[in-house]
Amino acid sequence: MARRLPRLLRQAFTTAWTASRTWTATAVGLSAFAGVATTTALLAVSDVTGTLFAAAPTWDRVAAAAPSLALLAAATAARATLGIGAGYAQQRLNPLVLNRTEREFFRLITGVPRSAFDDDTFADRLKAAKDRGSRAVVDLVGDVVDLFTAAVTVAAVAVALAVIEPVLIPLLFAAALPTGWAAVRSARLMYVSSRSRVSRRRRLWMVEYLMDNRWTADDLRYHEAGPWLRGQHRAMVDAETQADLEVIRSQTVTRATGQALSGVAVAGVYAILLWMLATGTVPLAVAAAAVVALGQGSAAMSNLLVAVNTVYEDGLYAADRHEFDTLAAERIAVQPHLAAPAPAGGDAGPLPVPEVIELVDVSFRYPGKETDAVNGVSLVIRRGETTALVGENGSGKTTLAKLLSGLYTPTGGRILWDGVDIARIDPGRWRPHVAVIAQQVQRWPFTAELSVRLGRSQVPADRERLAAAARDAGALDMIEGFDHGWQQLLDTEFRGGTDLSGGQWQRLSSARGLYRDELGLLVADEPSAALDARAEAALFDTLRARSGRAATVLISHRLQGVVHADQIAVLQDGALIELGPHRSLVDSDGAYRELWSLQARSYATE
Ligand SMILES: Nc1ncnc2c1ncn2[C@@H]1O[C@H](COP(=O)(O)OP(=O)(O)OP(=O)(O)O)[C@@H](O)[C@H]1O
Repeated sequence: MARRLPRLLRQAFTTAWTASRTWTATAVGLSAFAGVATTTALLAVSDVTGTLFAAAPTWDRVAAAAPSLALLAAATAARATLGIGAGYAQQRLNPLVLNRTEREFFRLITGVPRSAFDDDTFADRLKAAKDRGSRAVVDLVGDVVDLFTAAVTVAAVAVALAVIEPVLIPLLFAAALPTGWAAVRSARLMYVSSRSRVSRRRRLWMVEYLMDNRWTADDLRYHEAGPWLRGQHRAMVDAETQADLEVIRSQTVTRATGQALSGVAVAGVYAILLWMLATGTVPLAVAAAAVVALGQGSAAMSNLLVAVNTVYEDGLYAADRHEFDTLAAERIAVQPHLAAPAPAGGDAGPLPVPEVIELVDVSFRYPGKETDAVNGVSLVIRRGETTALVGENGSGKTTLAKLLSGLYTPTGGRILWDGVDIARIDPGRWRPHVAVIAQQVQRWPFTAELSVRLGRSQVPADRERLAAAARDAGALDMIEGFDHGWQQLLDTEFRGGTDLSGGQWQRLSSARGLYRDELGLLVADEPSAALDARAEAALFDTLRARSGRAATVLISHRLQGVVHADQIAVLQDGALIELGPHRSLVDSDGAYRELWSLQARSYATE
């Protein structure tokens, strides 16, 4: 705790300072001045009691105490005003810190390489940061200002006591120590318990999501999965409740022990004061002033302990957020292009559209896996040609497509664009040449227009290009037929929104890829899986039209769609086992011929 506190204070101060120097300085400055006002007020009390208890006629004593009384009133008013000012500055800091913290979180999470999302440690840290971590970073700033204010007040009382009677200073601290210990231990108990439950909470959240969102609502009902999911949910919620109850029990025992010890300590403090009075160590006037100071001091001390405890508690959760930030920043930093030397001659502009993309012994293994999903693939993709990737489920086609489109970096081998290893080049320099029609159709909850122009959302919408992409994807009639045309909202969870059929979503997804396409590399992963025959034929025509001009990589299980490809790469267990045009693969006695025969047979008429 003692070791952590300075670090927490430093972190919180840096966070606040970066969010707003003015309001941080104001909060700290006004709190410090409030402390000065507190000391002044207490010394004035001491003066007043000293004067009133002196041996003199009553009226003379009152008259003599008047200036100190006036000072007491002024100092008390000043302390209240400064306290309000410091509170205002602190309140203003909160939203500013929140704003920065949130923006930083989304900068990191959208900047980490895709592979981070396949890593369970990263997922745990992400969940902990989102659960309470980010909020705790903001709260910590407020806590630290509170702690500073309370510490200043305690210091102010201690200074006053030092002037009144220094022997009393240790008494100020003695009474508060047991409660402080109890508060810190309680916080730690809760944190340790929460931390050990992150994985279960993540599973719980997942099961809740499966039950309460519209994407799983159909399947859940078709398969009557509700009771089973509820059973899983209940088991986890019961375990969570049990864990909460255990923490509550331990916390209560700790707090009760703290309170009991504190009661003993307070009794001791007053016993010592009485003893000092009885033995004449302190006169009555000083004892009276000391009682006022100790009263204020113990209130300030308990505020200080609450503040230390809250700093500690929020600090534990804020550490989750800092851990996430560090992990995410590390993930971002280990990207090979960041370690690569700067381009010669300072040329950091976009790479030209590649003439040849060469995969040299490329492998990729997902985090935590024992085997490679792509295993030593060497392949040349030329501009103007179509390369088809075929193979059975799980053979590595999509993974290879993700490597080609730069979503993942190979764990072995290299991908060269005209001889340049793209892993060592800033993605911003080559990614604009890559367009993807993904296998997993993303149903963006936007208008039809935004959904299509997402891949070029930074530039103004190009009407002609939009219409062409939608037409080529077979989506134009559908979009123009919407009640609100291109401005139709595609999410029924919002007013005026609508939903689409599976094939319609896929058309929209193709339109998105085609709208982005700049005749560089287009990767189309199962783009026709949900399309009807007419739409499928139209899309394959569109892809074929790129032939001679751009590089196309097409993944399809429907081999009829790939017969025109310049080369067909057959994958098995991540390895490239056959390569060539359709005719030569059919003529040879390999896996492709077998797949082709199977499909041809299923189309053959009796
Ligand atoms: N995110 C992931 N994390 C771990 N393993 C994965 C991940 N995605 C895919 N895999 C595994 O990698 C291997 C290759 O998967 P991939 O999706 O590339 O196959 P595919 O050939 O595209 O299959 P399909 O024809 O079914 O689309 C499979 O064994 C799969 O289980």
